[in-house]
Amino acid sequence: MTTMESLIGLVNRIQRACTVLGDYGGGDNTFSSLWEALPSVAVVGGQSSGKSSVLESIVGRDFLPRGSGIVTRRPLVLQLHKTDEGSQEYAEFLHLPKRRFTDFGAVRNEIQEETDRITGKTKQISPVPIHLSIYSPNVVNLTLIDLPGLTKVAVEGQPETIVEDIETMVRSYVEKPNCIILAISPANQDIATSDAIKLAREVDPSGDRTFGVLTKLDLMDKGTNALDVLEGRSYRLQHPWVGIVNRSQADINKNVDMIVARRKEREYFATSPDYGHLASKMGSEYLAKLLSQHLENVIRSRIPSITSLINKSIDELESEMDHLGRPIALDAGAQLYTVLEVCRAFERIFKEHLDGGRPGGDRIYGVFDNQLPAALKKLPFDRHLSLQNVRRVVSEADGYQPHLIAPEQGYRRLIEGALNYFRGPAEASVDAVHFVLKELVRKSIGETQELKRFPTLQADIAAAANEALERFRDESKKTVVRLVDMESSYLTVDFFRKLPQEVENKGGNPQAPVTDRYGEGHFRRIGSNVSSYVGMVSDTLKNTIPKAVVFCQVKEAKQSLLARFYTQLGKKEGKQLSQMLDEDPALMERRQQCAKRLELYKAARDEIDSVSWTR
Ligand SMILES: Nc1nc2c(ncn2[C@@H]2O[C@H](COP(=O)(O)OP(=O)(O)OP(=O)(O)O)[C@@H](O)[C@H]2O)c(=O)[nH]1
Repeated sequence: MTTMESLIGLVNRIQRACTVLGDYGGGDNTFSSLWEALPSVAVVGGQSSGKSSVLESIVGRDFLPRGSGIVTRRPLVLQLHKTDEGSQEYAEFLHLPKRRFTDFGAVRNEIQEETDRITGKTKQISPVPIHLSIYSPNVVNLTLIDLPGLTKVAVEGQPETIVEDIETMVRSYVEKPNCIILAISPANQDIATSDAIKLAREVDPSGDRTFGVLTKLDLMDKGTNALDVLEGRSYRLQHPWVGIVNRSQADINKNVDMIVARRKEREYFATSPDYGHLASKMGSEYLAKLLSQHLENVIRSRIPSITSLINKSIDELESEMDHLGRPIALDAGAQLYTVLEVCRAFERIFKEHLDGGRPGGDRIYGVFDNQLPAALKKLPFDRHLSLQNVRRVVSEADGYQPHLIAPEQGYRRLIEGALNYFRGPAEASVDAVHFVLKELVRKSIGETQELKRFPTLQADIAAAANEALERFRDESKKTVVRLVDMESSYLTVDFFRKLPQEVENKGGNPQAPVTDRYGEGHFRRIGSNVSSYVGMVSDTLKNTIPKAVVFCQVKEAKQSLLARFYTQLGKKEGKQLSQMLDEDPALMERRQQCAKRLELYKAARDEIDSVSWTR
C-alpha cells in the first residue's frame, strides 16, 4: 500500500509542479514536456454517457457541476488520496492552496467559477487544467483527468467550432503514449456508435491502454444484455470491460447518497441473472481499484525512462543556462564584479590576438616589414636631389656670395628638405597599426562570449577601447614625428667627416678646371652625398619608427586599453552599473523560462529520489 500511495502521489506532485509552470502537454513546445512523460488516466465519453456519474461514484461524492450544454470546459485533474478510516473528507484546489473544502457543494461551485475565470462566460474551452485533490477514506489512490464530453452539435451560445475544438483537446490527451484511456460508453446505445470507443480505436488500435466502461446497464431494454460487450466479443480490448450502474436521474433528484448508491450497485450485480458470474469484476468500486493498480504498475515501469528524460533535460537546460549566462545579482558590488569579469575576458582575448594564439597580431609586423619599407622606398628623393634642384637649392642658400669650399648651407637645406619627407611614412605607420588594433578590438568584442548578453556594456567597452586607441595614436604620432625632427635637428657629423674631400678627389686630375666647382659634376656629387646621408637616416628610421609605434600603441593597448574605463567604473553608482548590464529582453525571458524548467526538473528528480525504494 505504501508503495502504491507513494508512486501515484509522486506523479501527482510532479503533475502539480508541471501545471504551476505551465506544462500541461501541448502548447509551448520549445521544451520537452514532462507532463507528457507521466502516466495518467483520461476519462473520455460522449455527452450523457455517464462520465460525471462514474467519476463521482469513484470518489463517492457529488461534486461535479451539472447542467445542460458543455459543463466540463477545462480538463479537471482529479487526484484522489486515500486517508485513514474515520478521518474527515476534504478537497483542495491547486489554485487555492490554503483552503480546505469540506462542503462538496462548494467544490462544485469553485470548479464552475474557476472554469469561467479562464474561459469567460463565452462557453469556450481551455486546455489549462484545474487541479483538485480529494482526501478521503472512501477513495483509492488514483489520478483521473476529466475531459469535456465529446459532442456532435454546438448548443446556443457556444461557438460553432466547439465540436471540433473539444475533439482536438481530448485527442491531444489520449494520443500521448503514456495516457491510459478510460472510455465510457452507455449500454443502452450500440457500442459501434460510441464516441469514446471510436476515438480510442483511432489512437490506441491495439487496445493496450484503453479501459472500456459500460454504464447504464440497468437502462437496457428488457430481455437484452451487454454480455457481448462485457465479455469482449463485440469490441476486444487488452483489459477486461467493466460494467457500471450509476444513480439514475431520479436517484440524483432524490439526493440518494453515493455510498448508498455504491451498495445498490453491488447488489445489482450480485443478484443479476445476466451478470452474476461477473459480479466480482463489475461496479465502480472495482473499477477504481483496477485503475489504481494498473496506474501504479505503469508508473513503476515508466520510472526509469522518466528519470532519464529528467536527467537529459537537466543537462540540456544547464548547458543552455551556461550559454545564456547566469542571472546577475542586484547589488552594486556584484554588478561591478560582473562588469570587471566581462572586461577581463575581453582583455584576455584582445591580448591573445596581439601575442599570438589568435590571428591578427602578425598584421602589425606586416606594417613594419612591408608597408613602412615600401613607403620609404617610394619617397621622391630622385626628384628632390635632381641636378636641377640641387643646383637651385645650393645657389639659393649661397645668395650673392657663392660657397668657397663646401656648400654648408646648401647641404643643410637639401638634407632638411629630404628629411621632411619621412613624416609621411612615419605617420602612415602609426595609422596603419591603429587600424589593425581597432579591428582587433572589434574582433575581440565579437569573440567575448560573456559580452554577448550585454549590448550596452559591449558598446561601452568598444567606445572606451577606441577612445584609448585614439589617444595612443596621438601620442605615437607625436613620437615618430619627433624622431624625424630629431634627425634634422642635429646631423651625424661622422658621416661628413668620412666624406672624401672634393679637392683631394680632384688630386688625381690636376688638369681639372677650377670652374668645375660650380659645374654639373660638383652638384651631382652634392646630390649623391645628400642621397647617401638620407639613405642612412632612412635605415635608422626603418628601425626606430617600429620601436616608437610598439612602445606608444601596442604596448599601451596591451597594458592599459581599459585603464581609464576602470577608473570611471569605480565612480559609478548602482543604477549606472545596472544600466550597463542591461540585457537583451528576449534573452532574459529565455533564461527565466529555462530557470523555471530547470527548477521543475530538479524538483521532479528530488521527488523520484525520495521514493528510491521503488526499485
Ligand atoms: N439509470 C442510470 N442512469 C444513469 C447511469 N449513468 C448515468 N445515468 C444518468 O444519465 C444522465 C447523464 O449522466 P452524466 O453522468 O451526467 O453523464 P455525462 O457523460 O457526465 O454527461 P454530460 O456531463 O452532459 O456530458 C444523468 O441523468 C444520470 O443520472 C446509469 O448507470 N444508470
